[in-house]
Amino acid sequence: MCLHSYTLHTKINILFIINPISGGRGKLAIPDFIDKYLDKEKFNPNFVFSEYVGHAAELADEASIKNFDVIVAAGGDGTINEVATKVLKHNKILGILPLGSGNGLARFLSIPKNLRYALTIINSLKVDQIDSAEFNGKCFFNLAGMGFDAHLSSVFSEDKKRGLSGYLKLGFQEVFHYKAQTYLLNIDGKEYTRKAFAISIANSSQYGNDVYIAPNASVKDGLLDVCIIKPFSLLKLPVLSYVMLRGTAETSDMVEIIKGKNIVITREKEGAVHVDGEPLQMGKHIEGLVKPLSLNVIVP
Ligand SMILES: Nc1ncnc2c1ncn2[C@@H]1O[C@H](COP(=O)(O)OP(=O)(O)OP(=O)(O)O)[C@@H](O)[C@H]1O
Repeated sequence: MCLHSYTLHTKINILFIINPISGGRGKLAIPDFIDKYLDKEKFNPNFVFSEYVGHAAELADEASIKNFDVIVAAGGDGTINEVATKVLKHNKILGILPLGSGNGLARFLSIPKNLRYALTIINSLKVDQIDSAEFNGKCFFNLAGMGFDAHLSSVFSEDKKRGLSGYLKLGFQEVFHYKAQTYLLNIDGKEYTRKAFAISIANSSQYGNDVYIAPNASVKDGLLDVCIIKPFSLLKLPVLSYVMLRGTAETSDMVEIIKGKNIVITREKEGAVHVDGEPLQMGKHIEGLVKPLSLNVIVP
């Protein structure tokens, strides 16, 4: 493990990229709040709001090329994905202010939703390295997946309402119509054929909101957890929800988890996938891999 606490001679340029729509709450007051609690002996703060999908990535890329050493994703896992992809590319340092709906990676890293506490973590500037991963060349840091998860992300992205309640409502509507597919998986050279309701490739352990799909996954182990949710009768939906909330999916007969580094999945047809909850379209053939301890991130 490589954990640094930086000793400073000059102030660090830090950029906060704030997603105004993540988590479904207004963010206009956020820059003033950050300015009040950020350690200005250490940091020289700048703020910018993302204006559209992909804008946070453009802003982070630009900031990395300019003189910013720390770039903070103020939003959920989708915002972290955009910012961290560029932080990784330029070998800068990622900060996280969890302002999303689910905040899966922030929860895994024990970064609290309470902004004031989250800022004390940024002020402490303890930097650790975590694994990142790729799905057909697209970076992800928390979870990627296909099947029902991906279908739901795709429908949710077109819905006007954000936040947890909107997501759950849509989930209940969609689960009644969704049909399981057959997947051919190759995990580190070993082949498996599985019919699945959803397949998640987990770098961290949870979707967000403490819903654990891969309770034993770690962003420090150099492995991905391939989580196969088997087809199930809707009568068993409460059982599946229960095991995920209890963090016991590994022991449930509804979920199979296989750990690996290189994952190739061939599915019945092309269509929706998600990377960190954001929907994308990909072909039938998907390749996943892990890049051990590749991302610098500020941790508690
Ligand atoms: N100004 C904007 N208008 C519309 N969409 C935006 C804007 N800025 C960023 N986005 C997009 O908002 C999406 C959702 O962001 P994010 O994932 O951070 O929030 P969330 O879905 O509420 O949280 P979580 O992923 O933790 O559940 C991302 O795809 C991002 O590209």
